Amino acid sequence: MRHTEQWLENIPLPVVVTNHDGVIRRYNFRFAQLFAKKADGINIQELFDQWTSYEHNIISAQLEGKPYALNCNECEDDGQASLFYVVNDGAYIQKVQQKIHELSQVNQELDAIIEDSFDVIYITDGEGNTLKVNSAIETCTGFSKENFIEKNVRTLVKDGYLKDSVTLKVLEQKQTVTILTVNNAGKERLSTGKPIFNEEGEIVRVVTNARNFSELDEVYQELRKALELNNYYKKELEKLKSKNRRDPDAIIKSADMLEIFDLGERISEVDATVLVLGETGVGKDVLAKHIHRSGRRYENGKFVKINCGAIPHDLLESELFGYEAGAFTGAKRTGKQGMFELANNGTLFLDEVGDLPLTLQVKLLRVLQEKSIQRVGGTKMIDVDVRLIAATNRNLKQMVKEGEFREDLFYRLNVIPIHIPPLRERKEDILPLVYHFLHTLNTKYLMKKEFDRGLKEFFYNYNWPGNVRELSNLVERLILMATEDVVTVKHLPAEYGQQEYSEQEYGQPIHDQKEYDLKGEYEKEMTLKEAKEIAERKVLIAAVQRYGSTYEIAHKLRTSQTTIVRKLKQYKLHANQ
Ligand SMILES: Nc1ncnc2c1ncn2[C@@H]1O[C@H](COP(=O)(O)OP(=O)(O)OP(=O)(O)O)[C@@H](O)[C@H]1O
Repeated sequence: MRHTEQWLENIPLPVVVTNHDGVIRRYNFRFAQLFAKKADGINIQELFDQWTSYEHNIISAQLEGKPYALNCNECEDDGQASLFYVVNDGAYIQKVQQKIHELSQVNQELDAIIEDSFDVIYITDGEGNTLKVNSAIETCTGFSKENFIEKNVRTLVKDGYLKDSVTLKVLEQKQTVTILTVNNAGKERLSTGKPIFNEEGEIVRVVTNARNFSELDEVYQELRKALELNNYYKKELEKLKSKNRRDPDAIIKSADMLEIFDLGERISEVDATVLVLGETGVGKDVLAKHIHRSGRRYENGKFVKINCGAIPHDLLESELFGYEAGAFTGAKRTGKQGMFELANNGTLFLDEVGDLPLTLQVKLLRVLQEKSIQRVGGTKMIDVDVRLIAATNRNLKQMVKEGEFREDLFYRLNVIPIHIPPLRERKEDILPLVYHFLHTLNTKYLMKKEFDRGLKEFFYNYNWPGNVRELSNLVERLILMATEDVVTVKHLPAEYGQQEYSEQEYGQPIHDQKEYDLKGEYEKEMTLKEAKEIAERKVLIAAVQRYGSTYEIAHKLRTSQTTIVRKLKQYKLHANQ
């Protein structure tokens, strides 16, 4: 055995010598044992099933599923430049390889995360040399990312790429630093740099995060817009829902009324007091109910109505606020809830609020301010959550001037004033109302009555002092009184006249009931008392037709309700209510 072979055999690992191209020249016994075939003259790579070269002359190879790690060094063999391979078990190398692979994947993921960040992420070593930076630096500084990679922050500041460097401050102060910077474009950025120390307490990395406030603000604005849109859709949905709740019997066709009812929907969710103004019978009640139905109070509480003009003054307080047991003679033993309590979480509709006596006006004001009531004869305060809608056909401002209505209460009620115009000022509503009542009443009375064109014209042209209430009453009267199926002007009750009225005359209905036919009366010879009676009767007939209650007539005619009741009896007249 030659000296070299002997030397190879002495090595306790498989070894092989190849020429520079990898062709095997000689090997030891341990190497020979690895292969079934003879290795002489074969290229070493062909002996293995897999062959991968790495840096530092390391080769990872595989043979029949077993991993090997080969270490390659240059040597001289018989005076020829050769390669000397030592073959090791590759299991360890394979593990290291696996780890390297895993680490490089993690590294890639980390790079992707850093790159995708909305904030600038900037990492340097302990000297301030840039190791990593993401593309957000470009929008932040206006310079491309390549200008930063591997550069030292001191150079970057000197060359004007960075205005202010939080990394430098961290390196100087050896602690976390936060600064607010403004870039060339005037955008504000909050930068926080954090040092990472090694075991010796030296800084090995500085990781900086910079957040663009202006962009954040833009994102916030976008979010706000999206939320607003969301809210808008929610409200529209609510509106649609509340539209479904609309009273199908409320006929709203004119532009004025559509706007008023729309406003009613819009204010349905706020609790401000609404003051509904308008002549008698225009639909103040209908609007109040509509406001209640459109909002959440419809689901949570009741709509309670109290007509301040129809209830005797001495009963009104206990009706409104309730009473405790034994509060007065005739009071229930259990006591009684008032309208405020009944309307808790709902809506209280105070109709004819102008008829509220001054003493109760003070109490109402207190309830509105304190949101709690005290029952008559009671001592404890009861909390109430009530939305108040008040209505009147009286001129409250004038009443305030004349000392009949408290100014403070007026302002408290008048938070959202809504005036409903009389029917004569919204004629587009007249015929739809006529058709509506005609249809409803035909169904109710199992009839098939129709109005002819002349009658419809009358309806359209008449000035309706009693507004919708008067219109609906007249439709009902006509349906019930007319014997024919087609109802015409000749069926109109006497007080509406049957002669050919001009449009102007419709506006001033003539009351030619036989009993009260006043035409030409004044031409007769008569006493002053008789003339006064005729005039009084005439005024009363008109008032009865126009106004709903004796209280209202009394108010309009500036006299007491008892006088009105007496006079109506005297002239054999009846009020509508
Ligand atoms: N738009 C409408 N559609 C259908 N019916 C209506 C409409 N407006 C009013 N009415 C009817 O007319 C009548 C009078 O309406 P409402 O009681 O709401 O009037 P008001 O203004 O409150 O009257 P008052 O001042 O006398 O209390 C009621 O029967 C009501 O149902």
